[in-house]
Amino acid sequence: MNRPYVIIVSEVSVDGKLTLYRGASSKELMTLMDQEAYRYLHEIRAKVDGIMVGCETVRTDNPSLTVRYVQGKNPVRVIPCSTANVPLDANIFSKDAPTLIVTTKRAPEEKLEKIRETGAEVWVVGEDLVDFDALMPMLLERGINSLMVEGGASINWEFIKRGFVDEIRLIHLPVIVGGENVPTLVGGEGFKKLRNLMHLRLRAHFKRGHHLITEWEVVR
Ligand SMILES: NC(=O)C1=CN([C@@H]2O[C@H](COP(=O)(O)OP(=O)(O)OC[C@H]3O[C@@H](n4cnc5c(N)ncnc54)[C@H](OP(=O)(O)O)[C@@H]3O)[C@@H](O)[C@H]2O)C=CC1
Ligand SMILES: Nc1nc(O)c(N)c(N[C@@H]2O[C@H](COP(=O)(O)O)[C@@H](O)[C@H]2O)n1
Repeated sequence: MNRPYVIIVSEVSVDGKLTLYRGASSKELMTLMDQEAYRYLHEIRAKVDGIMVGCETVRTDNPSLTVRYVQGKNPVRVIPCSTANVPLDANIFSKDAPTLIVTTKRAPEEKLEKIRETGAEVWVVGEDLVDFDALMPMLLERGINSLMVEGGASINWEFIKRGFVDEIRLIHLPVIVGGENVPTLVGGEGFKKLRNLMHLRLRAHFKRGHHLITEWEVVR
């Protein structure tokens, strides 16, 4: 598959959670990250061409997805959003970085027009849900050779189930969140069968500030 190099980067609790409860912004958990961990996250952002979060994360976290904490260029923000149901005053529409909203034929044209007026690009890729198989070569064509996927759980699954992931880098929080329906690193329907699991090789583990960082390579 002709696609960018993909790195999933997330902050996870010891019990693998991405946030405090379903629907909660992960920014509360982020307050437990120290400056060194933020610098680690932003160092990666500064190195990639594109950065992606799912639309639910935009609605929940209102992330900026820009490079701060270190010097570096802002990556292109790529937001898959099937019906373009994203607030027009969201931080992702700031002028700090280019933004690409990837939507489907279900999105109302008048909303797409309003999004274009913010200066964001709009691509229609797919009928019902964003077609990631078609999107990958298009991102490469647009010069996005490396893509950082920062969640959430559903988008992480979309990449993992298709085998479109090269690395997973985790910032570990020394806390237990608990809760049986709290989003974890990977959501979706799951592999269910032993023979289908994604296998990883631990490439590095180290501390950044008070945080354990683990870096995993996907084993083909
Ligand atoms: N700790 C961390 O590092 C991070 C935590 N989070 C947390 O994760 C949670 C959000 O995760 P989650 O709820 O899984 O949502 P996601 O952020 O993964 O977004 C999922 C949404 O993406 C849209 N989408 C577009 N195309 C597709 C497709 N082909 N397949 C599936 N979805 C598609 C859908 O919204 P639509 O129907 O509008 O198209 C879908 O509901 C939040 O609580 C957030 O705070 C998020 C990022 C990082
Ligand atoms: N909570 C959290 N931890 C991480 O390690 C992450 N990679 C993310 N990713 C996304 O980044 C948003 C915060 O980015 P800004 O500071 O707004 O630029 C966060 O809300 C997640 O959407 N999150």
